[in-house]
Amino acid sequence: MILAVCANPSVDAFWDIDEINKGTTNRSANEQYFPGGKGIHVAFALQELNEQVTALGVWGGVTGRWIQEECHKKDIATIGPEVEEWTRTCITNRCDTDWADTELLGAGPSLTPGQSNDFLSIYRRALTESTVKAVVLSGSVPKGMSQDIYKQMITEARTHDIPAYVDASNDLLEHALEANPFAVHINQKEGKALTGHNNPVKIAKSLRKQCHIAAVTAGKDGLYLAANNHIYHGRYSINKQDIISTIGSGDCLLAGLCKAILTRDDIEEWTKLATACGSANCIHPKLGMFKAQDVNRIFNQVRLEIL
Ligand SMILES: O=P(O)(O)OC[C@@]1(O)O[C@H](CO)[C@@H](O)[C@@H]1O
Repeated sequence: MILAVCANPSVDAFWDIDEINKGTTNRSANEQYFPGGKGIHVAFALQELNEQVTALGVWGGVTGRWIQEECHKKDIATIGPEVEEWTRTCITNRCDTDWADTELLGAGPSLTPGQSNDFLSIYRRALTESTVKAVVLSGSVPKGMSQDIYKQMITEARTHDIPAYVDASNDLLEHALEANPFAVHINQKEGKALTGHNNPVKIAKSLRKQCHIAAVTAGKDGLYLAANNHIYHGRYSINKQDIISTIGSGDCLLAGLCKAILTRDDIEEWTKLATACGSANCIHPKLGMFKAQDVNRIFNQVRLEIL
């Protein structure tokens, strides 16, 4: 089983708004709601790739229960503390012409020290009681949870010889890197904040010093994967009009990378599968989801370069 950790899940609301103006009423033409939060996307993506997944989260009130139910419908088991304060909502607006999604992110519930400890205890139990092939730690954490929680979780996973994959930013990421995780995915913007470099190759090389596999995504320019002593660049072009949303693409890419590393030996194939999963998400109408058949089709069309 793969443990997809989503401490701060979210109901992702997709609002169709052409324009937002301050100080006036803005109405959406349509809206749709999806189970979200980075780790939930990872869980759905891994399940679509035929992996058995458990999602560990903090589940808050009505919205938290709804996300758990959506996971169960897909045979994704859920574990983690249930709290009263509702799981957050994150709103994505299609409000610009160049399809660069704009997000309004909720903060999530505030946890007591007891609830935070419960989360960690449930994690530790999962590592000892189940056969966990990998843990994937994604996204922000609710208020009250320590910013070094991923560092603690990576260290814990290592004692069981379980590789940890991380996708985080700011303090969470910096602390996580202190524990030298197995693999890390960040986007170019997060990479610039972390390393001071804008060039994805430089970011990947710098990140690689603190992890085994460093994946840096640069939007349309694709994936730069640092592994061994090389940079593998995977790229797939999608027509602008075919892109529905890029929300969740980084999560799907990380899920693809995890699946590839667990099932294949060839780094070129890891790069192609990860790129294909991230790209397939952009053309799927459900946020943070893709169809395995799209992944298979795109896989053969990914352009690969070794730098
Ligand atoms: O606040 P976080 O956890 O960093 O990011 C949350 C989020 O932007 O990430 C996902 C897309 O990757 C969305 O489901 C969600 O809205």
